[in-house]
Amino acid sequence: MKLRFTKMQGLGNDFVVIDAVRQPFEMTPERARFLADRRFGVGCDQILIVEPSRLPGVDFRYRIFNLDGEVEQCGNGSRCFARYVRDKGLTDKDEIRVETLAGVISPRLGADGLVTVDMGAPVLDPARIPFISDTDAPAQLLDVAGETITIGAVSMGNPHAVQVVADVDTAPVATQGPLIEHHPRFPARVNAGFMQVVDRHTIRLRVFERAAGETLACGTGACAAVVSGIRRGLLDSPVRVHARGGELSIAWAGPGQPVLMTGPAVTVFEGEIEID
Ligand SMILES: N[C@H](CCC[C@H](N)C(=O)O)C(=O)O
Repeated sequence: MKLRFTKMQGLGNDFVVIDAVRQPFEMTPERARFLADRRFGVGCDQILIVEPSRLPGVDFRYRIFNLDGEVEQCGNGSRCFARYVRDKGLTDKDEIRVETLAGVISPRLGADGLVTVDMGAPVLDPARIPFISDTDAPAQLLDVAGETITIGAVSMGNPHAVQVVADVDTAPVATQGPLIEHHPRFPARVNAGFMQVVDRHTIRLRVFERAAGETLACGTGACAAVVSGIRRGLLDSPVRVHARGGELSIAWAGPGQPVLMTGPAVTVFEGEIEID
């Protein structure tokens, strides 16, 4: 079948976006791998499927697929989703309520072209992250291949393990990232964040994403890093997050409060591809 898609990016975290409102589309593991493949397919970090909502008062449902399966949340993807449904004429709203596996979130399109998303409150209960631990302490020890590191475990719907490093440019992202991603104390695997604290309102961040490897930016990773940094007494809201692909602004007023993420969303090109 011929599949129309839109290639988008949020700070270089890139997506294949599919309108499943106006064209029938069923995701399969083979299709996810093919569409995400940078050599044999289109190429992206995640695939976003836009569907009609099943819930009253909610405008859309949006599903997120890593190349190896569906995940709960995607921050950069949520901004691209909002840009997409407006640009495609699927809505004329500035604030859109959208159902995800992690719950309903509310992206808002700003006049400046940036998109602000209420990402909901972070989840800190280890059992719901999930993280095998008997405490929700802000800083916990994790043995990684014989080295003991200190991480903060946070879920934004998807799991994150955030550590503080002196310099993100020299952090062991490529070597330690996969070890943390597959750590047995994270039964659903985990996104591994490496955060350098510049000052109380500024961090630099690299994220080795679950299934995708290091991406140029990770929206939920930025949210999780700021939550972890505030909980550890290292940061004050709002925080500028410098990722390799650009800058996000993250605000969090404390436990039980939503995390607000603001950043860009860009359409790169439209395409069509033959899929089985
Ligand atoms: N790899 C992530 C999903 C995408 C998150 C990232 N692209 C973002 O912007 O939040 C995971 O498996 O939880």
